[in-house]
Amino acid sequence: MEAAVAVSDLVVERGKRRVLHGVNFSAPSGTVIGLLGPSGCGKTTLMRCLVGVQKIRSGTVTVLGEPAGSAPLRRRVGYLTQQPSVYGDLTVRENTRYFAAVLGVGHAAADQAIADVGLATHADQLVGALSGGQHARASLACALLGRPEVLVLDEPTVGQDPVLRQDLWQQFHQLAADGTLLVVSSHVMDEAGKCDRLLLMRDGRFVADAEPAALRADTGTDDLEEAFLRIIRANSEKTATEVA
Ligand SMILES: Nc1ncnc2c1ncn2[C@@H]1O[C@H](COP(=O)(O)OP(=O)(O)OP(=O)(O)O)[C@@H](O)[C@H]1O
Repeated sequence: MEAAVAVSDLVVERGKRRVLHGVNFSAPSGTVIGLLGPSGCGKTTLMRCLVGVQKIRSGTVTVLGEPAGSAPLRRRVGYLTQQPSVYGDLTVRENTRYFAAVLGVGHAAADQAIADVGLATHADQLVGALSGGQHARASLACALLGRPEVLVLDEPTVGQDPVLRQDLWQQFHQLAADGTLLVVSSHVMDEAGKCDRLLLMRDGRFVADAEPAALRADTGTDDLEEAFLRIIRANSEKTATEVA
């Protein structure tokens, strides 16, 4: 099966620093990939590469068989950034209808996206007057428009209460069941277990690429946060042995 995304030997420099050091991974459609790791490890940078908005030093990033960011992908890839990406002086409905028009999808799709993120009761409220979590969901509604085949979601559940987080995760799984590839970043480890596969990043490199169950088995702990720490410790010891 052709990979929905394929990243090969990806090197990125930002400012004068190398922030991705030759990253490789590929993923098929219909999966939820969790991108986890500490703040500053390179998650957003990798996501920007998938969407094609990041200058890369070397390597290749292919999405749905096309170079990342190329014109044919514009309607096929959805991106939720960490920064608000909707207009504060428009209502939720006006925002989604505006982006729906840009994508060439109708009002029904806009209303559906609002309902999908649980904002139907706030559809006619100005985005600037929403709470932080509601604001983030308005951005998510716009990313969902047009049912993209690849959805890149940078911290989509930040600021959401547990009930909403659960609803959003249910939706992510439904989208995957319908064939979407979702790449979801988080530094909340309790969300890691909800992903089909985890990419654990540290300092611009993957330190693990496994299903949650395999990660638990390999590290001998049920707690994914502890599993991550054990992998980091094992890697540090390996590096120390190699240097010695
Ligand atoms: N505009 C920029 N110019 C220069 N360096 C940057 C820029 N944006 C990010 N960086 C650096 O690139 C590295 C990776 O940042 P990135 O935003 O990808 O991390 P992250 O894992 O997404 O972090 P967080 O979880 O805090 O969002 C960091 O060292 C960061 O300081």
